[in-house]
Amino acid sequence: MPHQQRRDSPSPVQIGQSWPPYPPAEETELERALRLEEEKEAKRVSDDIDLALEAERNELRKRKEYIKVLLLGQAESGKSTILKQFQLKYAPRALQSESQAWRAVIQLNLVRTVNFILDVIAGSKITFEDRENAATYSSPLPSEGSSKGKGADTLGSLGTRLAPLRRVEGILASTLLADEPLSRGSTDGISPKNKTRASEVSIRGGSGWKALVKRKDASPGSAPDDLDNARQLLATCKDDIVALWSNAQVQQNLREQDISLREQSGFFLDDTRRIASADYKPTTPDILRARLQTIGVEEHTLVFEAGEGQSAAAQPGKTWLFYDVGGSKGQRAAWAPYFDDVNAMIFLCSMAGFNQTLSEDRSINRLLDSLTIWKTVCSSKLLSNVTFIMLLNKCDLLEQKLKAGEQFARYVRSFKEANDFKHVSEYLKGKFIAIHKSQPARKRALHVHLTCAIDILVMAHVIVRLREAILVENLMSVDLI
Ligand SMILES: Nc1nc2c(ncn2[C@@H]2O[C@H](COP(=O)(O)OP(=O)(O)OP(=O)(O)O)[C@@H](O)[C@H]2O)c(=O)[nH]1
Ligand SMILES: [Mg+2]
Repeated sequence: MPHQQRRDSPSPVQIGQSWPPYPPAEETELERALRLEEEKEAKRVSDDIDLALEAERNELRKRKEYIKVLLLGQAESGKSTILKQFQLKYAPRALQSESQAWRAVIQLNLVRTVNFILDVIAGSKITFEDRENAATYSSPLPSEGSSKGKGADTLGSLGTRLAPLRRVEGILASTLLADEPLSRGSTDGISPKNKTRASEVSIRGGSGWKALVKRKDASPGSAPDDLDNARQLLATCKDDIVALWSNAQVQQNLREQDISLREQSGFFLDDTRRIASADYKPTTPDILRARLQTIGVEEHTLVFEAGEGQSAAAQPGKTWLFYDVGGSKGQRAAWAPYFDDVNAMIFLCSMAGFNQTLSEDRSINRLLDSLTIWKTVCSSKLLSNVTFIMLLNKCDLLEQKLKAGEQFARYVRSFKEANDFKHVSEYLKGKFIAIHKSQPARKRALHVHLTCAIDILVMAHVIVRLREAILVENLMSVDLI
């Protein structure tokens, strides 16, 4: 048997023109085997590239058929909450399947608020000794732990027993944030004395955090991991959290520093017993109230589901794409690239922002900031042909503030009407409509709604109307409406 197999040399003109290339002259068996292996691998890579390109072409084709909705507005105006309301109305099963992910966010909201209170106490003038001696708290419900059940707790001992919540915060945050560094929000670096709110829980758009939490969450029967341990730890702390929150010294301290935690997003301290339990399952209102700051742009696919309460007009199987942007000042540069490829834009303004400043810039009034962004959005040529929707949100908080005696005219000098919800909301609506009318695309229809994005019943009707407006104006599947 010849050791080497020889082949005829190819003519020069054929080299490099055919695939697979002609074998070189004087090729040994071994070289041939290696060459064939390399050719096989090169073919596999080439086929993979073809498949990826085909998938990309299909995706682009599909995207052209999707309705695309851009959610705009300053931070905490309620954009992500409106997206949840769309899911609740048209893809409730998908929202339900995200419940575990929201559980981690809600528990993190709770734990960060507790740790914030501990920071406030640590930074206040009360010394540890004062806390031990003066701030005695009689617990109405004695805790189950070893040092508890004596009927009397001090802030000092509560602080010591709640110290493990720092670790719980770290574990819950790393569950959400994958490999990203732990985000502690814009208040970091400020001494606890100057802080007025707990750090934000933030997530980067496109990080796939929901799927990540689902994966990390222990599947039934598997060995307990860090997350399970953190949840157990939280459950054992729940009586102490309740004790801390109902402590008169803590309340006075917060009041003295002008900190109103109940007014802040992601406030869950009134529901501690339920939320800190080991078997806690988030309710829909919990999910709507959860606070998760969006960073960058989160692209969300909503596939309309068939089911109870959904008529054929809901078009089961249809897909809409939502672009949910981060609203803080540093995030706004990322908005523009999305302007030229959307069918509808939903702008949110928190009406309760009239007496607040931006978290990221304390010199800017929130209402003024909203009006400024609105003007920019209205004047954008790229958006001149898209459906324009304006949601004047947080009706509930506006009403509460006005009823509590906060004077709207103190912040908006041109307002001369009665200081009640009806007059203030009409004034704001008029302002936003006037700005829209003053821009070149003034003929574009503008749909304005007063909303409370966490109200399930009322929002169900609003969401139906928004969807109809978007469909009608984009002349898509009009026959199905
Ligand atoms: N009381 C009340 N809370 C609301 C309302 N709308 C939204 N929220 C809450 O306000 C907080 C902020 O809402 P988000 O939807 O996260 O705000 P966002 O506009 O997405 O904010 P960024 O992601 O930072 O741009 C959340 O905790 C919501 O539950 C409302 O109408 N009333
Ligand atoms: Mg958001």
